[in-house]
Amino acid sequence: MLKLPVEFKEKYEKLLGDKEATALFTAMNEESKKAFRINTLKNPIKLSYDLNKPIPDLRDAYYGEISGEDPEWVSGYVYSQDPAAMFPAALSGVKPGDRVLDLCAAPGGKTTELGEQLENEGLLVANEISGTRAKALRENIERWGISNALITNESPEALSPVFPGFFDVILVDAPCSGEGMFRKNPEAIDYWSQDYVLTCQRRQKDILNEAVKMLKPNGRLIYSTCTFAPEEDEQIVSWLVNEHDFSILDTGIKDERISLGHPEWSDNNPELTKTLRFWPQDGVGEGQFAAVLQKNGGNVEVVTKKSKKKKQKKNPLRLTKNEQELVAEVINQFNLPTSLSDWSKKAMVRNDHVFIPAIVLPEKTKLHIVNNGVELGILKKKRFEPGHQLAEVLGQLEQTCVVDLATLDDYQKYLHGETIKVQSDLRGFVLVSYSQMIFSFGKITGNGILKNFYPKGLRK
Ligand SMILES: C[S@@+](CC[C@H](N)C(=O)[O-])C[C@H]1O[C@@H](n2cnc3c(N)ncnc32)[C@H](O)[C@@H]1O
Repeated sequence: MLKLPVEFKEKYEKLLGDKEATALFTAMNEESKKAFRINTLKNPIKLSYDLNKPIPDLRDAYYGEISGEDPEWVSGYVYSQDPAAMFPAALSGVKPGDRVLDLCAAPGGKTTELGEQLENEGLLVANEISGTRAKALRENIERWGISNALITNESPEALSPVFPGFFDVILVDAPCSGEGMFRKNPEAIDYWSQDYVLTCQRRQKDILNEAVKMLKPNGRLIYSTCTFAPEEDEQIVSWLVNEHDFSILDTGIKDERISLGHPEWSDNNPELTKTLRFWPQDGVGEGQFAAVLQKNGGNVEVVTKKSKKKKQKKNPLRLTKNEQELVAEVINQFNLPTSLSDWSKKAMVRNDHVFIPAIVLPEKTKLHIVNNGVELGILKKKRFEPGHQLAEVLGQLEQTCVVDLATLDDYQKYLHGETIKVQSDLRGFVLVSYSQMIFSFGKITGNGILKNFYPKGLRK
């Protein structure tokens, strides 16, 4: 039995009435719902999971439990996520080519969905304030095969001067009091107090004040939390409407299991019924709140200066001809997705690392960048070694230069960092897959030994 604070129980009895509050407290003591999403960026193959329980209103999302040990997970085919938490990114309306910011992104559940919607076109800035969490964010973005993400480890205050009025869509999945996660993470109950709820509200406003500066006129803001607290949900949305001139948009979701926002828990603005509330007793998943808003930009006529044809700036970190040849020798053996097809024009080299940036930032920009675009690999004296992220990106297409590990034992040994004897006529760098799911590079030597290139930091 969860030990819910008395003040918490009294609060929701007052807000919901005794019957609904009892239903909430009962559901909070039941098992949480497990679910996963399938990555539509990857080369489609038949997965081993039961797909008979699709989550209504979502695409490629299913109830069911998966494990971080599964080959599907290791190779970025699936992501385990609370079903209710899948909704905010699904509602974002992102289109390929948009400029999108996920401001509180780690570990990346919503970022990976936004990346899918962009289909590797446009820009995805994924920011996380915590250094350790930013590392997990990077791993998930890489595994997902996203090639157009700039990953930053910054405070919203440091980010906003770099991107004024820049984004079409911003997702703020705000740090919150986490009431909706109590049954999944009971330790969050220890932090709870009404004062803590108000501290979270202040932090949410601070974060949103910065987010607003980075949004284009008429840009869309998706705001979500995993708490039931009206102070952090409807009241924040009302504040955005009143202080920052936003309109609340219809989400288009009509599902009896998904409740609507409560105007009476805020300033009685009837538009708040366009926001969504997920309660555990309604059976979708954990507690979640989601709102889609649009910044009212008016019909501002954007005065564009008659621009002299801008001279294309020379790429200052361009590869030399010799370096290009070394890279080409390795990567031209693979089937390259469109995002990499003209890699030789876009590639840059810094400290021997060759990458295709998601965005070229001015040299003077001082941001803590965790990764920018796709790391193709590293130049070492007279050779080029392809990088792990490239393997995950190449996993989007069917490949021929690939060795499929024959047994589960070989696969587990490879994940552990061991070399494997393989039956293949291929030599040199190859992609490595298991059950047709590409998850790494390897290098086959003359005597058929597959040298291990699975990154040390990911080995199991
Ligand atoms: C709810 S979690 C994000 C979950 C993530 N969107 C996902 O779907 O996987 C909120 C994140 O906000 C970050 N955060 C905490 N304080 C912050 C602040 N002041 N500004 C920005 N982000 C903050 C936390 O480190 C945490 O990773």
